[in-house]
This record gives sequence, C-alpha cells and structure tokens, in this order.
Amino acid sequence: MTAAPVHAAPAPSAPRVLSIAGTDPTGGAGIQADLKTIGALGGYGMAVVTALVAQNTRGVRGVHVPDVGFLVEQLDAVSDDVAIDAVKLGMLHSTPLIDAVSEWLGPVRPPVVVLDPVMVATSGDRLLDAAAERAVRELCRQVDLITPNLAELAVLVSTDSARVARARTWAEAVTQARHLATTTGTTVLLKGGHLDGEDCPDAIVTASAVGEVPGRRVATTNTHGTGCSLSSAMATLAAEQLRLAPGTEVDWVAALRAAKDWLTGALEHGAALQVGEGNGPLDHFHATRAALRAVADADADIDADPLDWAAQQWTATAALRAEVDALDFLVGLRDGTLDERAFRWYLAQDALYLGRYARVLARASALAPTADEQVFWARSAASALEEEASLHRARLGDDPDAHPEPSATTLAYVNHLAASADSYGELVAALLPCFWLYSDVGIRLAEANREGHPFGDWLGAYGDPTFAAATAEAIAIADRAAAATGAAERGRMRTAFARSMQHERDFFAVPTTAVGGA
Ligand SMILES: Nc1ncnc2c1ncn2[C@@H]1O[C@H](COP(=O)(O)OP(=O)(O)O)[C@@H](O)[C@H]1O
Ligand SMILES: Cc1ncc(COP(=O)(O)OP(=O)(O)O)c(N)n1
Repeated sequence: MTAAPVHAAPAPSAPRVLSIAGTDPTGGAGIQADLKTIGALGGYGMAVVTALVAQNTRGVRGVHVPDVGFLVEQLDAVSDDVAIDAVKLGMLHSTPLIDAVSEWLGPVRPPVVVLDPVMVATSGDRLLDAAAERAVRELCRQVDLITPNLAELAVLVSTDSARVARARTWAEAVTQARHLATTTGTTVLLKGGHLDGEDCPDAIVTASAVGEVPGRRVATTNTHGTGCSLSSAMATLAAEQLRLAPGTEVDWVAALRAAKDWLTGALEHGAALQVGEGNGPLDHFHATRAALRAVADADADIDADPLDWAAQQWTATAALRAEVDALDFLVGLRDGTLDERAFRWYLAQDALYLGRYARVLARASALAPTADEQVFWARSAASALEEEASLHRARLGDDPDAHPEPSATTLAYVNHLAASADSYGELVAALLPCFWLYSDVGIRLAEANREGHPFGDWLGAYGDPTFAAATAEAIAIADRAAAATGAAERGRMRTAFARSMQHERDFFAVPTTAVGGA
C-alpha cells in the first residue's frame, strides 16, 4: 500500500484573534473595540467576556462578573474548536478570573499573547485589590507582550512593600519599562499617551533594547478605548506576520509602527462619529469608510459615458488626491525641509515596489488585446526596471540599511496590483494611478525646484514629456477597456482604481512616520 501524499494545509485567509475582556455597551472600549480593531486590520475576531460593564463615554456605572466556571466554559468552547492565532487579554477583574485564564493559557498557548493590564481607571483609582495585582504581575511572565499605560506600569513595577510613583517623563517611563521587561522576561510596549507635548511616542522595550516609534499627538478628546484598541491591533498584526511568514519571530517594532499609523487615523476621525458626550470613541473603520465613500462617489456617475471612464475616476478621487498633496512627505520634498532619512526610506521602498510593479506590467502585456497595447505594457515594464536601477540603486549605493525588506504598505500595494490581474480591464485600472498620480504630483514638484534646492536633482527628473505621453496612453487604454466591457467589470475597475489611489496615498504617507516627523 502506498502512503497518501501529505499536503501542508494552506494558511487561513485571516489571523484568528481572540479577545478575552470586559464589555462596553457604547462600543468604544473593551471587547467591542477589540472586535472592531481586529476586523479593521484584517483579522477574524472572537470574544470571551470576563465582565459585563455598564459604562459609556462619561464613565463606569457598574460591573457584573459572571461565575468563573462560565468563563472557563467560554474559553474551552473556543479552544476545543478553533485554532487560535493570537489572544489579547484585557480586563480580568479579580484573582479567580486571572487564575482561570492563566490555567487555560498553559496547555492552549496560542503563538501570540498580548496582555493589556487593565488595573487603573482613567480617574487614577486602582481597579484591582493587592492579591489581583500580584496575580497580574505573575501573568506578565506568561505572555509575549505587555501594554501598560504609565499608571499601570508604575503598579507593575511596585511591590507589596514599595510603591513606585507614575513616571512623569519619557526617560523615567523607559527606565520603569526596562525594569518590568527585565524582571518578567517579557517584551513591554511603553505608551506615551499620558505624557504632555506635541509628540506621542511609544516604544518596544526589552531587557536589552528600546525601539522607539515616534508619533504625532492628535488634539482630540475622543480617546476612549485607545489602550484596548492598540493592544488588539498588536495581537492582530503580530498574528498576521506569522501567518505570512510561519516560524519566524514577531517584529514588534514593525507591528507597532503599523498599529500607530492606523490608530492615529482612528483618533483623527473619532470626533466626526458624534458618539457620546464624554470622551468619545475612535473611528476604527476610518479607512474602510473612506474607501466606501470613494467607490460610492464613483458610482454616482459611472456609465454616463464609458469612453470618459478614466476622467470620471480621476474626479471621484479628488479628495484622496488633495490628501496626497498635503502629506508631510510631499510638502517637505517641495519646500526642501524633508528629513533626508525619510527620503532615503522612500527611495528604498520605491525601488522594492518598482521591481514587483514591473512584473505586474508584464502581466498586463500578456493580457493585452492588441499588439500596440502589448508593446506599451512591455515597454513600461522595462522602464520601471531601468528606473529602479538608475534612479534608486545608483542613489542608494551599497549601504545595506538602504535595502530593507518591503514595508507592510509596499507589500499591500503590490499585492493589490497582483490580485487585480485576473482581468485586463481591472488590471489596467489598478495600474493607472501609479502613472497618473506620479505625473500629476510631478508637475508641482518640478515647479518647486530652484537653485540650491536640497532635492533639486530628484525634482529635476519630474516633468519628463515621455512619461507624460505614457500616462496619456495608459488613460486612453483604460477608457478603451471600460468601453469594451460590461457594467460588472466596470464596477470592479472602479474599485481597483480607487484602491490603488489609497495605496498611493499610504505609500507617500509612511516615510515621514517611519523615521518620525517631516
Ligand atoms: N492624543 C493622542 N494622539 C495620538 N496618539 C495617542 C493620543 N492619546 C493616546 N495615544 C496613543 O494611544 C495608545 C494608547 O496609549 P495611552 O493613552 O497611553 O494608554 P491607555 O489608553 O491604556 O490609557 C498609544 O499608542 C498612545 O501613543
Ligand atoms: C471593559 C473595559 N476594558 C478596558 C477599559 C479601559 O479602556 P482603555 O482602552 O484603557 O481606555 P480608556 O477608556 O481608559 O482611556 C474600559 N473602559 N472598559
């Protein structure tokens, strides 16, 4: 008898992330915030409730804790049936609950466990008694990442006999986080949310290293649930890293960069939701909402004249394009104040992007319905590779730091292009923003050039008439593809175009955040 061949199971399409936490009926914190965060970042969310909390944006009114036996029943119900890729632990309330979760974690132990040690209320009141605080300190040793705010950090580094005061400066906070990482052997996410100042840094702290991730403070009172959302974002992003590269180590600093980027957007858009009269929630789905709006705007006038298809999409994405123009990266590149490190970061990612983009252009050539279009895409693929070599490799030289791995944003963009390659129309629509936006942004960059401009040689490369002609040809091809197909594919083309525009915006947004400031 021949043994049946063993096939590795394909990876699931999303990381399966379990939140074990309390509730918030207004949806801003606790389990509700966790599930929104996990979904917004592409995960599959699951939830085990530790406590029912009667709270709103103004504060907590009451807490009901079901019997601990029922908590265990919920935990077992999930782990008996589902492979869990990551767990986020939030409000654990009291010693019996903490012990039950700790006992369950022992044998189940998902690959990623993040603990948000909810111990101190926003008012400063301690939420746990001394025994429960001790139990949380012990639990810290069992997890992969701890995400205390400054008040909780002080409690975690205190002992029964010596209470430590809350850190008042970033340097003090780093010292406390290092102490916690050393005594528990666990990585600490140090959060700067409760310090003053225009900046809002966070850091990944271990016993031997501090990886600071800079951030901008958003002027808002919509901060309810930021800690819950950040910790579940970290659990989701870490599990996603392992889904894409099984068997590797989690890069916590990279996860924090991505989480902060998303969280900053969520803080910025929270107030517009108009939820509650106290400290309102974040808008977890701000990016999805923007994408839906762009598609709905395009829907309004689609099919009016398929021959004018590309111009309609250009108009529909006007708001996104205005956002691109106002990004710190492009403003700094125009006025010359851009941090050289951000510029080099951009060049390195652009080079990585162009190599992969060229392959997708070659795929468009393979799908093209006419010889002229086949030649156009093949030439574009060759130009992208020449551009990668001459503009980028020559500038970045042999510096090994200048040739990093593609960032999450770069990968997301090229994956979107590759995923659009099943039909010619959709692929052409996805490729068009790279031509068109580059040409359009280039007009203003070229205008900003002057004698002695620190990026003068780079700005001088814009405004090339050959590229403008290629852009006009790509627009004409997209119009022909839209006219030649039916309404269903035109709908997919519209989505592909709008998504590429969003990826373009994200691509230009990341360099300044990645190195901090403009
Ligand atoms: N006003 C703000 N602007 C930008 N980021 C913020 C702001 N307030 C908090 N954050 C971020 O939100 C996350 C949660 O931080 P923090 O408020 O310190 O914790 P908690 O919500 O647990 O009290 C951190 O990433 C922090 O940097
Ligand atoms: C059920 C529940 N868990 C945790 C919190 C605390 O939320 P957090 O994200 O730390 O943010 P603040 O609202 O305290 O700023 C909660 N309120 N409810």
